[in-house]
Amino acid sequence: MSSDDGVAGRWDGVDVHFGEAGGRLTYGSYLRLAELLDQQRLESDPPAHDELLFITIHQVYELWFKQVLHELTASRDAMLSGELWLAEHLLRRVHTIERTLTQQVDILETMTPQDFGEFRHRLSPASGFQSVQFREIEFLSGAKDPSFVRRFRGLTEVEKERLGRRLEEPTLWDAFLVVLEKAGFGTDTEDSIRDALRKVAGDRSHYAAVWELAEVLLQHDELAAAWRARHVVMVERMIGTKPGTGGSSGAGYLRSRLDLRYYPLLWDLRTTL
Ligand code: HEM
Ligand SMILES: N[C@@H](CC(=O)c1ccccc1NC=O)C(=O)O
Repeated sequence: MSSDDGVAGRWDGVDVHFGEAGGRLTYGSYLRLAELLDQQRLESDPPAHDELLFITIHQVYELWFKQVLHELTASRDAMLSGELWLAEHLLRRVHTIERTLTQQVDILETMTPQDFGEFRHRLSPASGFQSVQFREIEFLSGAKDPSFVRRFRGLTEVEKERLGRRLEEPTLWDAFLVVLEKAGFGTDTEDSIRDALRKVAGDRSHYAAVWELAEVLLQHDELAAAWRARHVVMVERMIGTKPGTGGSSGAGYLRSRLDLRYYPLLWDLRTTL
């Protein structure tokens, strides 16, 4: 038997090939590929060539949003339980996903406005505005805004429940305040938090883990801002100043969201350093 004939070894007296031990799990069954690859259904008829790209990009975004929520939730919980190294580790993973999400815009921008125009009229009133996981990430990060839940059209009960839960539970910022408290700082007023941040920044060898956490939170905030900026420029390239399919003014609405920051006190701190 040569080593490259595909036989991994013998099991119960029978030659077993790579990936066939027991003959149960396969690549496709493990990853549910039959289901996954059957979820790209075009609205255009006859099919517009670029609509598959448009659907694929959005589905990939939602898969990564799911992963980001998984990591941010665990990072928040790690801060609450005092495992600061784990909270930092998971946030660093989130950063790399967020960079990938912004870079994905390059792929969508290979679509021209004319080609988008072939199926755009079919999409209304659907819009990215209705992405529940996107809003969950904002809420969990610290930007809770119940008015988004009221403005959502066509939410399922399950989605309403998920957003409601995110509005109730502690945010990453709430968890960071618990970290500051455990480090001996008061956090009752905004001024006391500002004071705590200045002390942490001024004695990094003593507060190393807390300072690093503040930095990875700020990085998460910066990467979210970078996505918003990239998205609005892509929108201007695709539809100019047309109103959005979701019913907003379009680029004007998106520009009004560019100043959103999850952790304004971490940004203000810079001015005092
Ligand atoms: C051709 C590409 C795209 C165009 C022209 C576009 C356009 C728009 C417009 C006009 C809005 C404002 C809401 C409305 O429709 O009235 C919006 C919101 C949004 N879009 Fe897109 N979009 C594009 C691609 C994407 C992609 C790939 C994603 C990734 C998930 C995305 C996610 C979002 C989100 C999350 C919002 C809500 C933003 C907020 O409320 O701050 N969009 N988009
Ligand atoms: N709002 C976009 C359409 C769009 O991009 C879209 C439509 C349906 C589902 C997701 C979308 N992506 C982001 O808004 C537009 O006005 O052209």
